[in-house]
Amino acid sequence: MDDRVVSGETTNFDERFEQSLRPEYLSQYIGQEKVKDNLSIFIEAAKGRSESLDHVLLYGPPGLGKTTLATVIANEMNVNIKMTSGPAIERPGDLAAVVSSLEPGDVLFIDEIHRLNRAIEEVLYPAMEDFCLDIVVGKGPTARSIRLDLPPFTLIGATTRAGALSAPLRDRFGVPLRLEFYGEEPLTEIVVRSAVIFDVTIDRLAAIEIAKRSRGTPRIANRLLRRVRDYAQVRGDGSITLQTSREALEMLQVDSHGLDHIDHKLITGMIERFQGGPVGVDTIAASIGEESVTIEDVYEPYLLQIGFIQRTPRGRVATALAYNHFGYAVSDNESGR
Ligand SMILES: Nc1ncnc2c1ncn2[C@@H]1O[C@H](COP(=O)(O)OP(=O)(O)OP(=O)(O)O)[C@@H](O)[C@H]1O
Ligand SMILES: [Mg+2]
Repeated sequence: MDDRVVSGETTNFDERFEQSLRPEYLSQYIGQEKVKDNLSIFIEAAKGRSESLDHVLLYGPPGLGKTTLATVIANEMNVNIKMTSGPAIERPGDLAAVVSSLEPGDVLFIDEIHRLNRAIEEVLYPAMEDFCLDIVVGKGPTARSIRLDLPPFTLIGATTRAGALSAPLRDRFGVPLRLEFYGEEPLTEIVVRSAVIFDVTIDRLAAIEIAKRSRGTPRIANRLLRRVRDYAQVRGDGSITLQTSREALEMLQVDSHGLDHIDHKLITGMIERFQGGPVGVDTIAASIGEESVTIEDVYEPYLLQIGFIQRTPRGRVATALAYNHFGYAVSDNESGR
């Protein structure tokens, strides 16, 4: 699935570039105005009181800038950031090792925080609330619990599935922030900014074209830009025009809505085999050979956002927009959606 050019998920190849493209401060972080407004107030207030920032939960689909925002927050607070992830913390000792290395005010970033196991969560609660760790040392009759005081720190958790977080954990984040898909304008700005960093000239219209096909996702916009840049270099004079960007995107088989063969398979499958639905997500998953969670986390959010599918209590439904886009008559569907 990761050979998809429009997948929001990261690849090793992306990571080589992402570091250089990451904004460092809020002023360089494009879009997400509501999130930035909220954050800048909390950051200023915390700094004014010389306190650590409240714990922050960042959630939203892959590639929207959660990791980037975590580093931006640490930079704005002028503190260090330690990065780890839910699956990397297997035992309470692993957590103790990271938190005990924190300096006052530091940010601890836990990516994929929904994948923390319960035992670790239990240790995390007092760390978040009272900045202390209760850990058990020794085994059997000599086992005892020792309390470790921690400096005040900010936990930033990131997840693509806020719903999978346990309620007690979710409640301990003072600042839950949901990242939204980006509109065409901020995405165009991101493309232009990245082109400057890549040192390639790009026409405004070409940047808009790339933005339109990026599924509201900066990671995809940057990836498409790199592919278009290659095309422009080999087939043109290196600068990116509307025409070269269109040709390159055609070649990559990314359509005008940023949809590719997998979206095509998913939606035409719903239309042809299930009369447009309602059909359960597990059934859709089985029919295209994907896992249900991948559909829910990766493919579906954007299709819901652009109104191609709808969620109903009885399952997913393909809408008239989807029928039209893929060239089906809406009247093919008896319920006339
Ligand atoms: N607001 C933004 N302005 C400019 N560039 C951005 C912005 N948000 C994200 N990016 C770019 O998109 C890339 C992906 O962002 P990031 O890695 O932070 O996403 P993520 O939400 O953490 O994804 P995942 O869920 O896969 O961890 C970054 O390299 C960054 O360059
Ligand atoms: Mg990330």
